[in-house]
Amino acid sequence: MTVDPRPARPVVLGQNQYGKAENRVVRITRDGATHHIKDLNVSVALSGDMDDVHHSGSNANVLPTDTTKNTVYAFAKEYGIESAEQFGIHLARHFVTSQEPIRTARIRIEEYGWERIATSDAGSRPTGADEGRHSFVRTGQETRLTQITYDGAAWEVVSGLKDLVVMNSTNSEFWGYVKDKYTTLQEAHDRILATQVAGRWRFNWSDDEQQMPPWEESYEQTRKHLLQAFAETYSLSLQQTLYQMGARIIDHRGEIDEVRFSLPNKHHFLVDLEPFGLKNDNEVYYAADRPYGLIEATVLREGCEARIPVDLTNL
Ligand SMILES: O=c1[nH]c(=O)c2[nH]c(=O)[nH]c2[nH]1
Repeated sequence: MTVDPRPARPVVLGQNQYGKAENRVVRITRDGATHHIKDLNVSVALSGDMDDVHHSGSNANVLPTDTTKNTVYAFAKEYGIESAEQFGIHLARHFVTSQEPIRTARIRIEEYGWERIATSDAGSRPTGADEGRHSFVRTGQETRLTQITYDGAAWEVVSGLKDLVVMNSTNSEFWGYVKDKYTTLQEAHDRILATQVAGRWRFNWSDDEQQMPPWEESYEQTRKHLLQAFAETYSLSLQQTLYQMGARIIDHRGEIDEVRFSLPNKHHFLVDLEPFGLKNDNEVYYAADRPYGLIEATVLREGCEARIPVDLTNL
């Protein structure tokens, strides 16, 4: 008989659970040129017969959290995501019925909504045209901003927005870049392009004697042009898309002389489902939050001066 050398402790294990939190899964369903998005943040918490792992470190009853993550991505491929509820029920049932020590599964899901971006001549185009069918704006997110400066003589008005999240589920490539000994990135000929737009635009109105721009209409139209340029640009880089967004505003809005954007490249990585015998045909993505590429530039009306600060957080 072995004697436990540790003194008895007046300690008991209380409620416990474990699992992988915040699995960011994006499922694209391609119905011809029309794409549908489900974008979820899935947290798995399992509990059951887990005394041993806490007391002795025996992992005999422990399904790894890494496996719970893989299950989320594999189920997204195999069964699709009809609704967050259906997906969560399916996952919970799987964990509880497939592993004897697991008695309870709690699946928490946040779902991010996406709306289609209306393109420039939507409505006049025959149905079936592909524009607008793969371009989305995340619902209920952005904040409109303005800064007014007056020194007793001249006015400067810089307006803009932040946290406007947009995605193209196709029509984006990235290849032909410089490669050095540290480059591992694979060239992409069909990738997701997503960003969270922070933009500022400076009005050329500076004197209250002149007529003021129609501020409300100006904001709505500028936002519309920005979104349409994002949706309609076949992108070879986020830099190119940024320039198109700025140029389109300068082209259409005579009251604006300068636009600056700060665009984080919200990377979406294809999940490798081969280990589970599944083919990922550009359907299941891992939405990474960091690190992210950060693409920033100013677009100006020719002959105008750049006055918007480089760092938009200083505005
Ligand atoms: O649109 C992009 N621009 C880049 O400069 C870049 N760099 C990178 O790794 N991916 C991308 N994507």
